[in-house]
Amino acid sequence: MTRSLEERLRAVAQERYHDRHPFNLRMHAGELTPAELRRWILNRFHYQRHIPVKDALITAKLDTPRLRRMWLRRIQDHDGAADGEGGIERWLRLGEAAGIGRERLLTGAEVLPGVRLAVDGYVNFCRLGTPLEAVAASLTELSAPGIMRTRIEAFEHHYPWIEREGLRYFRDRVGQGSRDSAEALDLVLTWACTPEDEERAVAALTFKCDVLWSLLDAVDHADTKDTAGEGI
Ligand SMILES: O=C(O)c1cc(C(=O)O)c2c(n1)C(=O)C(=O)c1cc(C(=O)O)[nH]c1-2
Repeated sequence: MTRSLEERLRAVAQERYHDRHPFNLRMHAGELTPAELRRWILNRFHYQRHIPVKDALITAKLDTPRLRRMWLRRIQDHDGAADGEGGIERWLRLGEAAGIGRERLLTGAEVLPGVRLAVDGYVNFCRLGTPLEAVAASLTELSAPGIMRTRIEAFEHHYPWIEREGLRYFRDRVGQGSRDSAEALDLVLTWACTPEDEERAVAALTFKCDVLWSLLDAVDHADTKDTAGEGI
């Protein structure tokens, strides 16, 4: 029996998700050094700050007020409604809770080349792709709430030197990720009308899994240098 598009998308989002990446496995098992964890926080900030940029590119492709409102909310989740609010601010606070000054995150000077390429790849994919492909690529979020829960537990248990308040970002993403992925899945299933559309949706999600995987490859393989004694 052929599998439905929803089953295929859920299988990709599960089987190719970065929760199986060796770096995440080490993170969840409590095996990362403080320097490695700080390197991840610093490099992942590059991904976080580009999410609203790619969501703005997607919003520009949507042709009804209802759809644009839906996507604008994602931008606001990250950028907040005012200074000092939103996901990007919460990620900066995560950095501070782990001993990284916000200036170091904001300059981006220490972002690894492979991370820049992975993030550019995702932003450009959404810039150049169809709405179906761009929205399908966001469906890694089907698996994001699970990894957030695992991460919160791992941080609380294994990395007590990170102040608890810094984990707010992950807590808020559990609900946001569930809502975002349900909305995106609904759109993809509505828009994918032909077998070719279905293949493009699956390929887009596969590509996005590869983006997240390559980002972690870069972080995993970087030399740990204790820059300025701050542990990156
Ligand atoms: O930490 C993670 O493992 C993780 C994964 C993903 C994802 O699966 O794409 C996102 C996030 N976090 C995240 O914080 C986030 O805001 C986000 C937005 C998107 C997207 O593609 O629109 N994915 C993710």
